[in-house]
Amino acid sequence: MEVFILPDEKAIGEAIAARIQKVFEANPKSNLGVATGSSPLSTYKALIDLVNAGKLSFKDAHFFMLDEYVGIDENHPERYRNVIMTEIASQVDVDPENVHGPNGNADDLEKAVQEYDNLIKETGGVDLQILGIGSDGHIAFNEPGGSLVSRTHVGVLTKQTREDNARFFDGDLSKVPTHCVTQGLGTIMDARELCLVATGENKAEAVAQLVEGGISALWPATIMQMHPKAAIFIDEAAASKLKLIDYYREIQAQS
Ligand SMILES: N[C@@H]1[C@@H](O)[C@H](O)[C@@H](COP(=O)(O)O)O[C@@H]1O
Repeated sequence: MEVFILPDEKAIGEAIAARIQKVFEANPKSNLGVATGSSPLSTYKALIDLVNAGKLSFKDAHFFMLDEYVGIDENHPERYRNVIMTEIASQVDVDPENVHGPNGNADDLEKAVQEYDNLIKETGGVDLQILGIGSDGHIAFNEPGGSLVSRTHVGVLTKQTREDNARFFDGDLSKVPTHCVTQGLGTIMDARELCLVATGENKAEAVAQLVEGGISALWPATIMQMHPKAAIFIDEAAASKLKLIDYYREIQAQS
């Protein structure tokens, strides 16, 4: 796994946006995997700047979301579809019809998650997936203890994740949904390239496990060690528990 330790969120956003630009230069019909949370926001800002400058276009792209809450009001600002529309999709030239996500409000959730997994495959797969990481090492909403090869599925959120996300629901834990629909780790691993962002000290343990820990359902993100093209973009605080940090810096200096 490539490790890039960068000074701040702006530098991280620009580095990932540059990778995405390369992917779209090679094939303008690429598919981008988008994530929610605060981690990808600087990447979205950098992408919007590139599109506005005429250096990147998503007009032939499909966007695939990672996950969604179950049963959240369609107009709730924290509904992940609304977050993705606000933070990136509505500010670039992607066709809103080409912004896809698992439907957490479907009558038949089991059918909906399978259809979503199939849709990703039928559309050619995800070329580059942007990822954040939870403080407990989850990616998308794949919580600890789950299958490392799962497909898109209905999941139960842990108390820790609900507490972490309560800040988006007036700090009120009782307002945070209890269930989610999420791409599985197997689905995420099918993406041709993974770029994960983590900043801040509360991600340091999850980052250390992700890069240097044993592959384990306890830290779901560790499955990324098995991906042939995975990179993580982190700040000094998130890097602070890495044992081989000097080595990563050396490699980075030579790249
Ligand atoms: N489902 C999302 C994840 O995709 C995201 O990675 C995580 C971290 O969010 P943040 O980047 O705000 O720390 O939050 C949620 O749980």
